[in-house]
Amino acid sequence: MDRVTSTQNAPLAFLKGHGTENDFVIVPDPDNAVALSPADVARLCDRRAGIGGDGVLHVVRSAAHPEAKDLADEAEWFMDYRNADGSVAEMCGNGVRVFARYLEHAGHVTAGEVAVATRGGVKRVHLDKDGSVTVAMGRAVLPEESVTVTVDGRSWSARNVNMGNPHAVAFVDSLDHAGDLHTEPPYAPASVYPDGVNIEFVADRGPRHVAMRVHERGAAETRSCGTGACAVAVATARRDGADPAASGTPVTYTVDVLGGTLVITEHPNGEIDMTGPAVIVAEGTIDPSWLAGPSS
Ligand SMILES: N[C@@H](CCC[C@H](N)C(=O)O)C(=O)O
Repeated sequence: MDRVTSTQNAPLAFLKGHGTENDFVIVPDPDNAVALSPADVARLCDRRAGIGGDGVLHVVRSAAHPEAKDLADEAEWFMDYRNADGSVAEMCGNGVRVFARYLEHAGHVTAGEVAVATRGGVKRVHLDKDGSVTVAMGRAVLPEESVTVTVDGRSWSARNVNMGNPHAVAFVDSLDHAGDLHTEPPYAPASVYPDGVNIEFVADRGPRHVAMRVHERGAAETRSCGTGACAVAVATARRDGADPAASGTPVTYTVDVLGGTLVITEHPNGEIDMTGPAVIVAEGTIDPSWLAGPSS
């Protein structure tokens, strides 16, 4: 099948969903027939002139996408994730829960296990009957070096954590110290993060319980970040002297985000499970003349 730009098409189906208020425009496109340009993505995610979202979940069969066709035997569906600014990301933890919820909503899978291909590898997702969704997120990589995060003239030493995508985790006394992240974006060194970075600010709430704010690469401050919550849980565990690989005991942290709560468990083999909600809130069609039209 020839691929066409979204702007040449008949009305384009979309849904809107969120996980702990990290919200997404979902574009079902099983045959990968729609070439969503970065400008199209930014337009869809525009909260005033578009639908609004922190990113786009482009839903494509793995066999139909050049970046995922080698994973088609393991995972029928590929999450082609785009940030709100149109950039591509390796993984989105909240997004993959919402992606699985969409597959269930569309009748492509039933409650239970579903494998989803991402640029960060295949993720196994469990859709629970109670409405929660658990994702096997894989292992965190924690390079030894610490990095410095700066925002509005204040600096903190931060932990570099890779969850398939890059994170810098800074511990702060109060989440307010991160300031207004929309007007004063935080900075972490490009020498460590040449492709940009997601930056988390973390404050303690109690035993194995923290709260975080996040400034996402490609989306500014969002109300939640699943990969970020995993990075935060692992960085906090190491700070607290908890290492499941050494103790042989799983470690669980509750991570409060602005849009809800995520529960993160790191197992002795390093594998990380993340549990949280995933909700479909609306569906409709996009007017192709709007998508093709002038930007204002
Ligand atoms: N919100 C996501 C992360 C989305 C990608 C991120 N902005 C990046 O560029 O790495 C999550 O829930 O993990």
